[in-house]
Amino acid sequence: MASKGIGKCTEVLVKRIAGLRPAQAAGLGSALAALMVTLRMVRPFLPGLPRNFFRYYVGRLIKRYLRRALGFLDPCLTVNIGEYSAAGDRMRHSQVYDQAKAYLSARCSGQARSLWADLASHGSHAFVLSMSSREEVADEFRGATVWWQHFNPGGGAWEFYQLVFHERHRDLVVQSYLPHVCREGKAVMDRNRRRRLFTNYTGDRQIASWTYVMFEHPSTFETLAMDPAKKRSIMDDLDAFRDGKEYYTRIGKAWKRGYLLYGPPGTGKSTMIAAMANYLDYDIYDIELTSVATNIELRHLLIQTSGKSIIVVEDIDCSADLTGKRKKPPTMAPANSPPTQTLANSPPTDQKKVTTLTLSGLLNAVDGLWSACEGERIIIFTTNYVEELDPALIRHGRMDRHIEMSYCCFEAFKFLAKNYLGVDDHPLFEAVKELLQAAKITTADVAEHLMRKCADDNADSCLANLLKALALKGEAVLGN
Ligand SMILES: Nc1ncnc2c1ncn2[C@@H]1O[C@H](COP(=O)(O)OP(=O)(O)OP(=O)(O)O)[C@@H](O)[C@H]1O
Repeated sequence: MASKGIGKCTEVLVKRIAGLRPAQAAGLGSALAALMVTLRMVRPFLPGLPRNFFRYYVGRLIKRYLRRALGFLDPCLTVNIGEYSAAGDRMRHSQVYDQAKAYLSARCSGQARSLWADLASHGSHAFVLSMSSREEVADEFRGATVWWQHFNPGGGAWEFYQLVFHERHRDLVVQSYLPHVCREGKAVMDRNRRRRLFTNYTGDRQIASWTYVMFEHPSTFETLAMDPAKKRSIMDDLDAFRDGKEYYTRIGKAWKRGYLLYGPPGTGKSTMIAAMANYLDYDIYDIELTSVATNIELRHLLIQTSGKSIIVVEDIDCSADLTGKRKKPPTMAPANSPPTQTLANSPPTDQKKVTTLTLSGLLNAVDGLWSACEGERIIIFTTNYVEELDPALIRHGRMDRHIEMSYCCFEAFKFLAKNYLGVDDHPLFEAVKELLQAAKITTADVAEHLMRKCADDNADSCLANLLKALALKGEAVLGN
């Protein structure tokens, strides 16, 4: 039994080392197996040797040294794909590693005997299997056989895959096989994608970075109350963007689009962002600008974002002094004044190191060279006071589309009534329509009144409550 296993192992090893055709490799494998059997037979005559000497030590010896011993004959090349790769003076997670892992999990995990299991996506019952450390699997590509092995040296955090192939397949592997692995792996990743909501934070090492949670907001365009024509046009716009890779390349523009969502609090700006992310199946990067100390930090954060993402700066008007009208270059701060965060129009000077995040820094971040990073990105600013914003920040080309989220209109109300109460029509609708025109009420307020809060609540009582609220609001508006 053991000699059979050793024979098989040797056959695989020889195949791998010599790059022989299967029949030749099988022959050589059999010869080596015969050698092992012979050695096993003579073992009783060598009593000094430990019991598992042949099975363990000789097997290991062959595995480890045969290839080295036959180095001059060894036609195999290896490519290592590490979990991290160098990016300047930092290490960053390697996309190729992730893609190779996804590719192997889909393609080759059937051969591996020891696997890791993970959920395909949050809340799903499907599992993704990936190879454990030291597992080896073979793959075929256009008639060539390659071998993959996974390593986790010392059980540490840094793992890598090793790809072994015959040197005559060098061009095939480099030019076709590896791109094929990345392409297929990316497709698998896209299928298994878990959407994430990132927020920026400054860790112990004072380097701005992202942390995330799974994004599970239930808002969709189906549940978003707004004028249907406006909603349709936003969805069309998003469709055109998502499918516009070739178009953007042809016209020489980075594949990104800016949206400015403006309107009073509670009119659905955040809800709209969630609906967009769900519609496009993109991640969200929610930047808290007040935690970003410098332009460099902002750029560093943006460069770390991945494609298929929505980068959001919410309530940009609330970011302290960040969005005021273009200012004259600031004067030098008193020597002992505390660091403040300002977004002035001029870059920071040496004397005024406290001026760290500038308007020009933000503008560069929005449409600077970083935006040429791979993949598509949507940038969204939200504000309650659009008139407060610097025109440079929201000009077309930066914020390509300005979307007003205004007070609840009758169309939006009807939508909410259907959604919350399940009614398409009701005798009180006419009264609601009349009062809505006078009362400036947010969609959030209307939604609140239409929500059933106890078992006795029904369409009649909810609509009656809404009417009362509308009457009060209307009086208040008229009173002003
Ligand atoms: N257009 C809408 N469609 C459906 N629900 C809405 C809509 N607008 C608001 N709501 C409801 O009101 C709540 C608050 O809305 P949301 O947070 O999106 O408003 P906002 O405009 O982002 O407010 P703020 O400016 O204060 O951040 C949401 O949780 C949602 O339930």
